[in-house]
Amino acid sequence: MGSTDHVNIRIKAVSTTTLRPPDSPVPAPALPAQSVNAPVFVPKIPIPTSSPPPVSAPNAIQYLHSQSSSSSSGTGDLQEDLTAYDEYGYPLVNGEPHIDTLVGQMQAVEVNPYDSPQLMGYDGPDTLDVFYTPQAPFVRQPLQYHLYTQPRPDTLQRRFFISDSIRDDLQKRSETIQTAPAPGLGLPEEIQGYHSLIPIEPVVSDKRKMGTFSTVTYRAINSKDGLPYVLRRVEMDSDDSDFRLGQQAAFSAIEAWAKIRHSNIVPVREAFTTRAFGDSSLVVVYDYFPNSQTLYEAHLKPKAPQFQNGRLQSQNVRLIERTLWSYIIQLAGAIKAVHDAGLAVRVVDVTKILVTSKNRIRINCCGLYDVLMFEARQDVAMLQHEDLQMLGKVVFSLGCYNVSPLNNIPRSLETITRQYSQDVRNVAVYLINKPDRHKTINHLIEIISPRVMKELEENEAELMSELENGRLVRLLCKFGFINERPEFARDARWSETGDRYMVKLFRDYVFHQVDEHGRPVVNLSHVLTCLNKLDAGSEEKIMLVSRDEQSCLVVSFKDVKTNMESAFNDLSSGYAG
Ligand SMILES: Nc1ncnc2c1ncn2[C@@H]1O[C@H](COP(=O)(O)OP(=O)(O)OP(=O)(O)O)[C@@H](O)[C@H]1O
Repeated sequence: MGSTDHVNIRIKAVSTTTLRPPDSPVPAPALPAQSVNAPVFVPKIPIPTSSPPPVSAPNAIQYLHSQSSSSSSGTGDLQEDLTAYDEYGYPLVNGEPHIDTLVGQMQAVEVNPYDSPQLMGYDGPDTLDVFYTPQAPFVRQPLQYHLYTQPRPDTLQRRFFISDSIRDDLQKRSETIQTAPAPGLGLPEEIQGYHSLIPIEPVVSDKRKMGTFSTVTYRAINSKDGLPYVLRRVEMDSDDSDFRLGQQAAFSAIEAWAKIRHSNIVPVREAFTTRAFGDSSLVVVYDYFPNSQTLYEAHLKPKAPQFQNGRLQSQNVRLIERTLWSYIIQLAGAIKAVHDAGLAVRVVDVTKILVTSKNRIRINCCGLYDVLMFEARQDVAMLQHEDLQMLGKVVFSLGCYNVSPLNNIPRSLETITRQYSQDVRNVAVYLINKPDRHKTINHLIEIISPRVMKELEENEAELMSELENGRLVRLLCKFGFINERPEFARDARWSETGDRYMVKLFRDYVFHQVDEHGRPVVNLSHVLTCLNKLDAGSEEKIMLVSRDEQSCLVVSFKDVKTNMESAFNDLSSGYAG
């Protein structure tokens, strides 16, 4: 794939500017002017010009390419293209730009250029074309996550690196966090130190949520720490809010919530009232967990059936027992933390529990009811009993695949008994039973304790890989500190003698080996093996060869380790030559 191929591919995108209507805005050229003289790119693959097929990943490229080809056939089409070109183009849901839809679309057009043999190399249509078509809702280049890291030897993967799916997931989340707000959203520029507001979900104006209150969620950046947060805004009638929220005591619960830190609770940061939205709103600030879904969205929302093996099949799958137990344990842990703090959760509901990563859930919207229902002053013990009953409903919902499982309890029980073990049934029944003196969160945890131990064992494996590669990064840092220090460049005592010389040659041995044809050997297994033996101080001997190949040293990994430690100690104690 020569460099001219690159030019050919991109030239399609910029050549259309010659047909631009005189007063249209011109997108900044992607290439220097001289590239425009490069030969016109002619794709080798025949391109269909009929009406576009649905955008499934492999088809997307062909379809989008055909759009781009036909757009050069006349200025009319092109004008449409340019009018539709909006570098901040956010997808609209109910007329509102919507961050999660945007990110979803970004992921939808992510196409792995190497997946299809037809698309190998740069001769095929260019995925970048997507940004120059009228359909393109944004111009950012989709990231090819699989290209971020080199393939690793399979045998080493489990020990030293987190799995590719987790890495992909983390990269996508980080990308969501970086999404910039679109101009023209009509949102306040800044509220109480939060800026760059973007609605997280479509704003449905006529829907009442959180009981009788209407809530809208935004992602916003905090000016002090630069981190993203969720602002959950509750629109209130002016009289209502003045009356209810005028009392500072209504916010005291938020202070108590802000102190609770639990891995299964979305942390509450603060709450305030504002008129910045043109009305009287209460805003509660929570930590932001990019790309999370509610339990309802993840497991209960009906999914459109899809063709599989030639048959239309339902995409809704029953939650496996292991995951159901994991959820029960996490929720029980969260509720215990809240009850121990003398509070009640008040919203244990499938639409208010977030799945923030694989099988990790967190209770959301905590504290909101405490402010909104401040005057009701309900008995905490009673509210805590209700938490357990609400947890029971969640278990039934997930187990029966039904958002209202308690409308027909005998039938729901029958489903649970058929699908899950007796233990699940017992816990579900215990939770929805009427409150009694013994029914507390501590008692529930006693009942499920054997399952808790099992869950704990499973969580540690992934962490081990991080422990291992963290250890090796520390060794690499020491190499970095010791070798090639510019201030000692002329000091032969530093790099060409004793301890440091051996470390320098060892570094060559690990990273700079060449094969019999003089080609660099790039072998991650060799590097990891050497670093591990070095870390362990192995007695195994290796031969280090000087760069001029005139001398060699036979040393053990243990010798190198000792010398490296000594050189590093020299540095940290302020060696100055
Ligand atoms: N703290 C958060 N971090 C990241 N995303 C969040 C957070 N809180 C909510 N969201 C996102 O906002 C979306 C809407 O949340 P919300 O609590 O309003 O749920 P909902 O399904 O719309 O419930 P309701 O039926 O009450 O509207 C969720 O899908 C979730 O992805």
